[in-house]
Amino acid sequence: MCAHLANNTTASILKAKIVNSAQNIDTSPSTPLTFLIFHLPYTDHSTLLHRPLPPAILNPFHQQQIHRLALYQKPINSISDRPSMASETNQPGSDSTTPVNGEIKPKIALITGITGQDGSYLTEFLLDKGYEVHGLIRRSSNFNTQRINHIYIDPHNAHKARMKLHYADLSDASSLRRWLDTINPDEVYNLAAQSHVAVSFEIPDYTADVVATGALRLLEAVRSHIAATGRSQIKYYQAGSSEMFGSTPPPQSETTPFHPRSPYAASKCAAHWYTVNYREAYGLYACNGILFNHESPRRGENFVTRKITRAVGRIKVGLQNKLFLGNLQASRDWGFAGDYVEAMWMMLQQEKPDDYVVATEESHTVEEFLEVAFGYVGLNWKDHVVIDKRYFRPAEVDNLKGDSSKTRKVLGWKPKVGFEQLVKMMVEEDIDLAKREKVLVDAGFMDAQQQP
Ligand SMILES: C[C@H]1O[C@H](OP(=O)(O)OP(=O)(O)OC[C@H]2O[C@@H](n3cnc4c(=O)[nH]c(N)nc43)[C@H](O)[C@@H]2O)[C@@H](O)[C@@H](O)C1=O
Repeated sequence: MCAHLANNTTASILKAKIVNSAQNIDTSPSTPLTFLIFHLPYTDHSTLLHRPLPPAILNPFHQQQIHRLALYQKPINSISDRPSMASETNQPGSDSTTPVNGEIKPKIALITGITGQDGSYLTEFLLDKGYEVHGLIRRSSNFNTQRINHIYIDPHNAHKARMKLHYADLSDASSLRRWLDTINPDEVYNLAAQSHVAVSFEIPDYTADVVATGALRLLEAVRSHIAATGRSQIKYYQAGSSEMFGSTPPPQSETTPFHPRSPYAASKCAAHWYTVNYREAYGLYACNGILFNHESPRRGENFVTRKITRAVGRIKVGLQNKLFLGNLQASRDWGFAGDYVEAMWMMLQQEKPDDYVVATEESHTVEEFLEVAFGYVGLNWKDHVVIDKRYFRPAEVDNLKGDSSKTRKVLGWKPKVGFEQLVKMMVEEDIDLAKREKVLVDAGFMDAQQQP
């Protein structure tokens, strides 16, 4: 692979052009390869890896990493084809160890939705605490593991692997029970969902099946696993959503009535109550985290914050000019996803299970987000934003602002990243990403795609 990269004539011909466009890119060994490649979302990275990547943006260190990654970018047809993954550098911490017969054993977590934004942050968090992390992934003909590729390790070092992936699906009850029986987790985090509110109007049955019935299937799998094995110490986390409050005015707390405004939100309400019911009926240690919007540079590109920051980056480097959006007056309580996964974990460390609202307690409109994001790079959003009716929803949630006083008091949690800092973090990462994208576009390695 390295020789192929170095000798390829296409790459040599393009070199001069690329050197020019790559002037502003930091390609030192300290720059994570993720910046160069894996932060090109929705790119088929496996294809990139098998193309002659421009040497101008790859030093020998990165080439070595690509060689390593290319080895593991093989199609995953079976579990044995997709070996266990983990961070090699993480050492088990004291938080997660349980002595069994005098032996120290790491705690075991099972995460559905491990390939999503929250799944990736939670995995990093738990690995750092010394957990062994198992993730359930859906089969897909395209790789959908971009967010966790950076913690992927050599399958031949399987003894070091503390993150493992398994095929399962929330719509397949037997797979859920089988993995519970195989893995014997201490903690189960149900983060998987069809999580896009607007899309839930397009695919309501599927959304209900995965979000509502999927949660019920997993709860039932946990209940029957406990009944069969006696492992009553198992703890369950259900990812709830501020969307459940819908049209109920702010501030919204654990005692605020739900008034869902979409199939997604109604399904989340069902999942919430299934979780409460299993706690009350069977004594399951089950918690609902009612999380307000939480964002990051890993946010999916068709959620409004990331859609905006991706556009800011691409407009800044000349890859895009217009940004099409819907309702700019909707107001959201936006926090940083990295902060919120800590709250999930904290909920499962309490003596008793309960439900908690996780929020920054600040609300901003989409327009305010635009002002800060475009303003950060000296642009005026009004020069670029075009209102497109297709992004309006059949029923909107106008105003969400959480009251997280219970969470702050009982768990001792509070957000570390504020609104402006969050926007800045996302814009900075997306400018870097756009610069790298431009190198590849200019060199003919990818098209300048339009916005999602
Ligand atoms: C907590 C909750 O958080 C998220 O749900 P969401 O709040 O619907 O997030 P969003 O980023 O799609 O929309 C935010 C607001 O922005 C408005 N908006 C305007 N123009 C566009 C637009 O062009 N695209 C999108 N997506 N939204 C737009 C849109 O109408 C809405 O009022 C999910 O993680 C969900 O899973 C979840 O649980």
